[in-house]
Amino acid sequence: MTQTKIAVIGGSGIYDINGLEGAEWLTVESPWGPPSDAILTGTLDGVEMAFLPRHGRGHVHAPSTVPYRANIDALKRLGCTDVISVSACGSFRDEMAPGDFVIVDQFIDRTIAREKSFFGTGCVAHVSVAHPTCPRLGDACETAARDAGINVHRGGTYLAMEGPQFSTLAESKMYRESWGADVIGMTNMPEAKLAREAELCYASVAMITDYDSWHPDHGEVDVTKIIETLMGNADKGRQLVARLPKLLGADRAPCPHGCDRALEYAIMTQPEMRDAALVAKLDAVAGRVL
Ligand SMILES: CSC[C@H]1O[C@H](OP(=O)(O)O)[C@H](O)[C@@H]1O
Ligand SMILES: Nc1ncnc2[nH]cnc12
Repeated sequence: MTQTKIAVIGGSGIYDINGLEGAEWLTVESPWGPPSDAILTGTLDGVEMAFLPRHGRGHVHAPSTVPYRANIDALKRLGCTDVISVSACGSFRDEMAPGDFVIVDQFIDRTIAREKSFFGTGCVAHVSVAHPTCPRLGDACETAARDAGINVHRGGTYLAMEGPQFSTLAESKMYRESWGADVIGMTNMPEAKLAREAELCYASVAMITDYDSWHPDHGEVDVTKIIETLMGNADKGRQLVARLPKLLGADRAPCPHGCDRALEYAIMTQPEMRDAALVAKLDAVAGRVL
């Protein structure tokens, strides 16, 4: 049986977590470049944890320049089995109000300027992301949120935009009315795709900060208002995270949804045709199947 190691990627407003036993910030080297920051490791309720601030402490990295590949590789290299993303998001639904949390289960990827795969020329792979989030982790996040008294919605489609500017009114209306998106953010893609390539279970908790710009009663989105809501959300986000170790447990059976076996039949390039340098970089992410 594998040991659970829960990675938490903290978004805007969450730059650390409290209560870890043996807490230590570790600098992890990755062949994909430096991760966003050092990684805070320790144990909580007997379960190993790793926390990575997505934008770095002090909010250094923009959504387009977060080193997504290095982050996922570093978490995999540390032995993490599960990744929980906690992100600030706008809402396209009246009932998903600022202060509420949404356990995202689908994505529409509108990002255009990011490296989206660990694979490429010399080692080609195609994984399925039809179901990009892990329902088992989603269950744990939902229970943790309810136990923490958070108003939580199970299921929602996250529109990942490039940013850094917020959407135009026309885009906001289109994402909501024609595309059926429920929440919007700038960072969960390609993160979720890369987690799948690295055979890590991934769940995304959207902490609603605003109604983007479509809502007739709320005007346009503005970062000052977002930051006010973000502070309360961040406390709730930490309470949710603190409940996860007990819910997930230290012993981890294989994922019933197959997230941890995503690469089983994904690599197309014949072994003798593979690029040695790329294969070497893939040691942590794909070592199991290479
Ligand atoms: C602070 S508003 C915009 C910013 O916040 C979100 O970041 P994260 O997903 O890391 O919480 C959003 O995606 C934007 O990057
Ligand atoms: N309205 C919004 N659009 C994109 N990212 C966000 N993060 C928080 N609110 C957002």
